[in-house]
Amino acid sequence: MTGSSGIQARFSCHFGAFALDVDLDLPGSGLTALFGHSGCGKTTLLRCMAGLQAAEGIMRVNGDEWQREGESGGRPVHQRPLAYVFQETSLFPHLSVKRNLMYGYRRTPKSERQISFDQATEWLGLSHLLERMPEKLSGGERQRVAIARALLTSPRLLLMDEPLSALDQQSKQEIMPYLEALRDNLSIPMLYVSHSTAEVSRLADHIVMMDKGRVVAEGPLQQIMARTDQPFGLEDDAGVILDATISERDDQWHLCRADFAGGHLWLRADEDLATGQRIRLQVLAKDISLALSEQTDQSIQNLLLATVDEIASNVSPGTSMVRLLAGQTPFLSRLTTRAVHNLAIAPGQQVWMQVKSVAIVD
Ligand SMILES: Nc1ncnc2c1ncn2[C@@H]1O[C@H](COP(=O)(O)OP(=O)(O)OP(=O)(O)O)[C@@H](O)[C@H]1O
Repeated sequence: MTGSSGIQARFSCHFGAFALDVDLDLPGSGLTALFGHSGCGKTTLLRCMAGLQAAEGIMRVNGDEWQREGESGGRPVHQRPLAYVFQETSLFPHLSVKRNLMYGYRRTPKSERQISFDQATEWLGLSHLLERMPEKLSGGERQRVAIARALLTSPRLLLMDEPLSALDQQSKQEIMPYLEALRDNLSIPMLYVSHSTAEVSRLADHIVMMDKGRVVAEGPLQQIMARTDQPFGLEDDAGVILDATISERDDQWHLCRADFAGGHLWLRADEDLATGQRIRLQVLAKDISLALSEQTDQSIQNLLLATVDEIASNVSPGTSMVRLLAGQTPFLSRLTTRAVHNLAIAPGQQVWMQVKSVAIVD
């Protein structure tokens, strides 16, 4: 064991023209998304971490050393306390859900069990499915069983490689709340490979963006999404993600108030939003306009005082991206370069953000 917490992953390897070369220091808990185009090396990185792909490097997970500097392989995969969930699950077809789940659980010595059978079945909503055979499960249910089975081996690291990509849109939506519950409750780190911005915005705490075998951006989701240079390449859909809590419902106007670290926003009060509930919000850059004074004689109700942090001019011809801070929370506003010029705004200046639209990420 070494003293450092978090995940240290440094690897280099190559196949023909493709080379992986990464040096990462990742959080020791929460969900880190590995994001990037097909072929950028996400799966290869996961395989290096798991010990399935030999590569020069270092791998440490919360102080446990799996591969030492100078080694090209390190501990073999069966000696690494990790679980791996793939796109296509491979449940034992002749065993019920319960017996599939018990398979890994029984093989983990009692003293090493971190997650109880009841806990895993509750988090993944499986209690009513325990007696079913795998052939009678939907794709989403099969994936939930696969994740629970992985957790019941009490891993120190959970690797998930595009676990939703074989599912249809509805099954993806259905499984999301279970993945959110894991993100919020599991104490072990999860690495989640995806090339879906919707999944990443909803689930990730931290992001690693890859391109051609290298890391091009890495950091907390909120910070990465709020970069003016948009490593996500989202252009029209550039925007920030906020974690917020519903603090009040206003039934007269059918609105509810969502508090975040730098202020609050009002949004439409859907039936299922309750006071105290935590939600994730998205505010698009194209939905924020700026004013030098508080404009109350107009229809936009969400007005936030913020400080200009950075201006990136002409991110595309005639368009500029302004990064703002409301408290410590970053926002982006996409304006015409002429508007930025006419307002004569500069970093450090206070302005009013007029937020035209706020969406719940789901
Ligand atoms: N065993 C191998 N032998 C030769 N080339 C390989 C091998 N494994 C991966 N590659 C190549 O390495 C590159 C990275 O592949 P990898 O599967 O890691 O990408 P990815 O980002 O996970 O892609 P996808 O999103 O399509 O799954 C690709 O060009 C792939 O063809």
